[in-house]
Amino acid sequence: MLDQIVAHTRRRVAAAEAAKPLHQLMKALEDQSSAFFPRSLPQAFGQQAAMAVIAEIKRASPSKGPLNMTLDPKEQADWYEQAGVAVISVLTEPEHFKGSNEDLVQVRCCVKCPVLRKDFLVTPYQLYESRLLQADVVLLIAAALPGDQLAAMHRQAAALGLQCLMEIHTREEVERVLALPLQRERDFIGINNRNLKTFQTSLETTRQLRPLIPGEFICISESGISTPDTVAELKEMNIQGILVGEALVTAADPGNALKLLVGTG
Ligand SMILES: O=C(O)c1ccccc1NCC(=O)[C@H](O)[C@H](O)COP(=O)(O)O
Repeated sequence: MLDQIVAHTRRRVAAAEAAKPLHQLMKALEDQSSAFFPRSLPQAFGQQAAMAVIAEIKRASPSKGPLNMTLDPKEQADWYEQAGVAVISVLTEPEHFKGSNEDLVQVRCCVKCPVLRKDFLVTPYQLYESRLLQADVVLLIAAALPGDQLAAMHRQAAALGLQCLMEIHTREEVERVLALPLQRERDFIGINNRNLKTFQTSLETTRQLRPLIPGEFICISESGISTPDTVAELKEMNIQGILVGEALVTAADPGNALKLLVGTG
């Protein structure tokens, strides 16, 4: 599935680049630079009394199909912010998650917290694009960036002033990520509990990989998190934040669902 999504993403980026070449993006970025004030993820996490939540905005997923096709990104973001969210993650991938770049722009405008661009970022063009969309944080998935690609994307993201959520799922990916010149104020580790081959989620992934990550880095557990008991278990594993999608976008009252999850409701 990951290979399929990445192949589709490369075609999507090629089309975007044909319509608007990189040099035009760079020029637009120069014009925008003085008006962009990035929002810090560590600062947002520092303001949280309970487990910090990165709440996701997505309409569908490859594993579950449609989740909430009528979701209004601004309304959902507003509910999250009122419930005390730390960061909002916006899925911009159109084919499998039914998201768009416009969703991110709308959300970033209407909230004060940092916004994560969740997509399959595999080319530098997408990093320039993310910066232009005013994303504060981008997701770099180690499994989608083999060989030198991970280091190259991380370097370029840093050069553009983007904070990075470095997503890992295996011991080998932890080693690849930790070999990069990470900075703890700007780079965060996301342990994905979802196996992207089988779609199964297991907290065991976080339990096994968390001890391999140095304590200086903010560490986030991602996917399949839907109960306060799970959140309590993750706290015991020394996890500072959780990334939650399905449990919130399918809830009748997403703000209340968020508060109940972390015990602030
Ligand atoms: O969610 C999927 O089916 C999926 C399939 C292939 C690649 C990525 C996928 N999900 C992206 C995510 O990382 C999740 O949206 C995120 O961790 C939230 O997970 P959940 O709370 O289980 O919705």
